[in-house]
Amino acid sequence: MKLHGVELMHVSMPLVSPFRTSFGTQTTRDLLVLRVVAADGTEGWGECVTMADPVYSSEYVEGAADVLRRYLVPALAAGGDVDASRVATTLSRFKGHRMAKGALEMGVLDAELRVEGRSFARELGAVHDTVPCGVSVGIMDSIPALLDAVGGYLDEGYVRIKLKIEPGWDVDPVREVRERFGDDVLLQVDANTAYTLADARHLARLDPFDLLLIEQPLEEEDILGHADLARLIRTPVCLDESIVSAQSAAAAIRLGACQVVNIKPGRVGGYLESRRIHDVCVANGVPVWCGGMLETGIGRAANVALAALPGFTMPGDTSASDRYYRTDITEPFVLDHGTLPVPTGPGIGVLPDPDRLAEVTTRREWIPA
Ligand SMILES: CSCC[C@@H](NC(=O)CCC(=O)O)C(=O)O
Ligand SMILES: [Mg+2]
Repeated sequence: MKLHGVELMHVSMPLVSPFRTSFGTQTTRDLLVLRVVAADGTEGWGECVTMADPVYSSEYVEGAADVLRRYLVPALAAGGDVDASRVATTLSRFKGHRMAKGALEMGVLDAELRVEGRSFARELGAVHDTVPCGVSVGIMDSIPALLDAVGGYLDEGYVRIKLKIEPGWDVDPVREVRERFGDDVLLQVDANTAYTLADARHLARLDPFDLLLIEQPLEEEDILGHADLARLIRTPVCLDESIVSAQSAAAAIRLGACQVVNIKPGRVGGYLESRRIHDVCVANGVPVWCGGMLETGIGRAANVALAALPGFTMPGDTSASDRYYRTDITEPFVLDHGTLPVPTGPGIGVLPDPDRLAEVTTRREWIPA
């Protein structure tokens, strides 16, 4: 398709409650929504999941807007006809910026599929019509507050609980959740790189609680450290921040650094690379699940389609819209007996509500092709 231009919308969405992780507390989600416009007027939607500050990864909202404006959109426009399967190659001369690249590829792919009348689910190879949903629970001010939150999510029907942990908030909350809700609840933890290999003996104290996994205990570049840790604890190690491509997934698996992989389309440069990572993991017998970046309904729709691929055998952080937002910018995703429906419409299968999008848009910028 011929590119006419890309509109960047800086979106700021208040969270229904503060979300605390080992790297900070969020009360608002600032992100970029992309409207990719083809010369024939076709539109495609993408979501850039960078955070406001470079604290989850090196990317951040203003940086993503800058690299899209100065490098990525011009490069795509200069390449003549744009084809979603070629976006990553066209942009490969620019290093990193995977969330910005992934958002642009997503918008191009959405536009293409809307014209073809094909859904993301069909394009990616989904085999399910619904996906089971887990939920991510932040670090809380107290154990009672945590138990209330977990109990509420279980009552809503979530099939898996993920607890954020950090030094000083790990073994006790896990033990208390186990004692209150029993051994049958699917339970996992996410450290967001908060520990070092020196904490191995301490992390082994989580072994008796039969966790599904411990997510990204060490810093993202410490692949060998995760391989060493995996030999020192029984809880399966899952990588998130460390896995940025199919190549890095293959290396981590070969080195024994992970037994499970969290696939986040933004972190790895898009949904097409996500499918490649899925294929590498399936070929190696490594289960995957779909991670989350507090996406609006735009990214959530695409994530649910991805989570319906055959290798996604563990519940992901594909929660309902109201886990984070009082009002989503698309029709809300509503949990139904612990599952979300896979969108079947063309492209991502959803559209933002123009009025709602306008309400939460703080800045718009048109980048002409
Ligand atoms: C602001 S924290 C974003 C990254 C975090 N994401 C979640 O915990 C799930 C968020 C979601 O439900 O979208 C992770 O490291 O997995
Ligand atoms: Mg994580």
